[in-house]
Amino acid sequence: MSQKAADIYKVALVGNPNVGKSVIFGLLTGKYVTVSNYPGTTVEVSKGICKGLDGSVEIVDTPGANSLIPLSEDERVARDMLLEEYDKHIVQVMDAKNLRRGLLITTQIAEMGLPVVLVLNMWDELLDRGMNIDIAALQKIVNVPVIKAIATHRTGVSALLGAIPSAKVPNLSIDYGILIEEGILKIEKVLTMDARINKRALAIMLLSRDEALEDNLRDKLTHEILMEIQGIRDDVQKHFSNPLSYVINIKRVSFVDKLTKKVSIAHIQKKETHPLIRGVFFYFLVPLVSFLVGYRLMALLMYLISAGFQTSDVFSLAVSLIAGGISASYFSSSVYLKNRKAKLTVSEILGSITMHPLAAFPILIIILWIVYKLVGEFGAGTCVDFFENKIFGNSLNPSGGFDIALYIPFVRKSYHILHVDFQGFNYYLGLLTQKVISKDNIIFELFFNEQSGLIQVGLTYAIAIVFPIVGFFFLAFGIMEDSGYLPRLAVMVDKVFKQIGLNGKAILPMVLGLGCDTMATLTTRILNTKKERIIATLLLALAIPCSAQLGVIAGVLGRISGIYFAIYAFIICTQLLFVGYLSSKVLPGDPSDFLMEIPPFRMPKLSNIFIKTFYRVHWFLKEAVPLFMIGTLALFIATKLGVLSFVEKMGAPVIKNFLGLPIETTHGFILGFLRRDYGAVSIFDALQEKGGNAGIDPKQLLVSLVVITLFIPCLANFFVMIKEQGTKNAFLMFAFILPYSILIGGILRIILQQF
Ligand SMILES: Nc1nc2c(ncn2[C@@H]2O[C@H](COP(=O)(O)OP(=O)(O)OP(=O)(O)O)[C@@H](O)[C@H]2O)c(=O)[nH]1
Ligand SMILES: [Mg+2]
Repeated sequence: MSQKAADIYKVALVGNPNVGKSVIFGLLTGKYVTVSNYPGTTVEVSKGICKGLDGSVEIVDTPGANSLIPLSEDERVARDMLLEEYDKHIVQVMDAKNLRRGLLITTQIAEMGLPVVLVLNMWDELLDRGMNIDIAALQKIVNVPVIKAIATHRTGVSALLGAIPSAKVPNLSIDYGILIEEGILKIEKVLTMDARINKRALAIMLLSRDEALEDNLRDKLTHEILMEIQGIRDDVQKHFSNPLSYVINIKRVSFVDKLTKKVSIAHIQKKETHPLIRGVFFYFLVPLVSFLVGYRLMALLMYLISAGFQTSDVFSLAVSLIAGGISASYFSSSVYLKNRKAKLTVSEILGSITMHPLAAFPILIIILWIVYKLVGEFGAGTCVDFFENKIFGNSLNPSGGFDIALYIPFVRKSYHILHVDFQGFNYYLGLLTQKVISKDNIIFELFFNEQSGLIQVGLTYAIAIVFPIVGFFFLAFGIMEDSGYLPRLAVMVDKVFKQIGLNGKAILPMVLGLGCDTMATLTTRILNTKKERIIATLLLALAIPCSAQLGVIAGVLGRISGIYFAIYAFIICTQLLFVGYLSSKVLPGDPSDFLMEIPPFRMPKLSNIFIKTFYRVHWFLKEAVPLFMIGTLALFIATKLGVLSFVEKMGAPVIKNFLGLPIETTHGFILGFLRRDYGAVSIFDALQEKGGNAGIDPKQLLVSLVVITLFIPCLANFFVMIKEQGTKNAFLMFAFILPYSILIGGILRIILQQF
């Protein structure tokens, strides 16, 4: 392609959700954007320059859309881009296994009159399922280049690059029947403005009552014309009992069905799992896991019962063993029988078990347990201890030595040889600085002060505590995403979420919120209605503690007693449900239906998970570390200027009299707005100091942690709330959350006083 030709156009990647657009974008541009096995991964447009073409073609990745008549905000992004930008070649990526769904969009592109290349991606999965497509026949009918691809294996990319310049408008046109066609013609006539796409497409969208498009046209067309369009639509509608959008869609679907039939080839051999893996799965793994789950659940039940009644240990053991046996035989035989009939592969069986009404719940518990072990125990425990005490240490007191052997399995005996008396970076930096300036100098304090030093507190805290926790959380989240477990979880929680004005789709931002609320607030865009987005944003800010905070809270409360952590979790969950329920009743708007396609269960690709975790952690550090620093600096300045004691005095009546907390915790609460987790640690330290030898008062700790959790997570989250929901809504949420969190804390204090 000549330089001149390359200069004049852009290429937009469009297609259904979860079909591999972002993988292809990465291959074409060398830029990484998030790739996951669930619909709705991409919520914003990403741009990059294509490497293979002569360096001047811009490639745009868009959020997936099932129709170019959009339902949710992310679907709108792709459509609006096609409506508004000139000179665009389209690459439509489809899931080859689901050609029908892809062609529905192709017919809309044809109506718009835009040139396109079709990519039938996931060709590997098509063949694995014993399906095939006659590419030559499809190409002949549609009359545009059709490329088969396996993006994850980099297959088909060069063919795609070669085909882009010969993109054409698809040769597909649907006859919607005389009544609708007349309506289309009439609307086409009144559309007087310049349009970048065919007016026929606009007319069909307007007949389908595309409200977003009407909003767009409001400043391009006069009020009279818009009313005329409305009149034409009402006239046509009179002839149908169903809404016009439905009638139009049915015509489209039947057109595409016929086309799909013409190009689908009869089934070939379906790929099967290796007999050895099958054997291990059916005769060992399923029985073992189902035995353990049955046994454990019954043992827990017996433990609870034995608190009330005296039961002997032998009896409990026998009952638990029997429960394990029943569970093993029930699940093993049902999994085996189901498979014998349907000849499913192991990953298909795993995918269906995760949605089985009986098995789904224990599986969720097993997964949560694994995540807890990885994030809570290994990340927040071992790794944080290692970084905080051994690497960073304390600038004034020696940290106790760097014992590398403790972190290498099987070599504990070599302790004496490997033990290095390393006191932590902060210690040496502190010593070094003291050579130049005295410990009482303000500069020394600014960096190494134990309560608010930039290095001693800000940097150490961000990197030694938050970084390992968040890193391991993103790793675990990546595995859940890429295996396809999250959409299955969405189906499970749908009923409960309906009660709080959301639907199953909202599980994605909610779980992501347990990692980082700020990032999760951005993904609320996948939700269909404004009401749902507001509720999700509010609940994220109010009741979803992020991993950094959860790690800190689980650590401090767990150290005191597991019961307190259980009460904490109970209060936060009930607040989530209660405020969700209330806002679903108070806020105007309708709930949307839950339509989510369940992607296949896949073995996650490790390289993608590591890359994704790397990018997320990178983003997190870039956003969080400066905030930690600003927070620490603000605290330092406030302490020096005496502002803190002023605010403490102002807050005293609430903190002291209403919440029953020592006044020293106030600066923890102030810090809490910069980062909730940061505040939690500070409050813990204040309470510990106050408690002295008598130790910390667990009731006070619980009250303060509940208040700080319910409070807005951090400054960054608040900025994103403003960005997503507008200043007014963000401040309204703030105005609700602040007094509400204090109110709940006060009520909790009164209840706790009774015990
Ligand atoms: N087996 C197989 N998997 C693929 C292929 N291409 C992509 N995937 C996987 O499909 C999933 C979705 O890929 P993405 O690139 O995030 O899809 P997307 O179209 O950008 O999705 P949205 O942004 O949600 O619209 C990921 O788990 C990929 O690893 C392929 O050719 N074969
Ligand atoms: Mg994407």
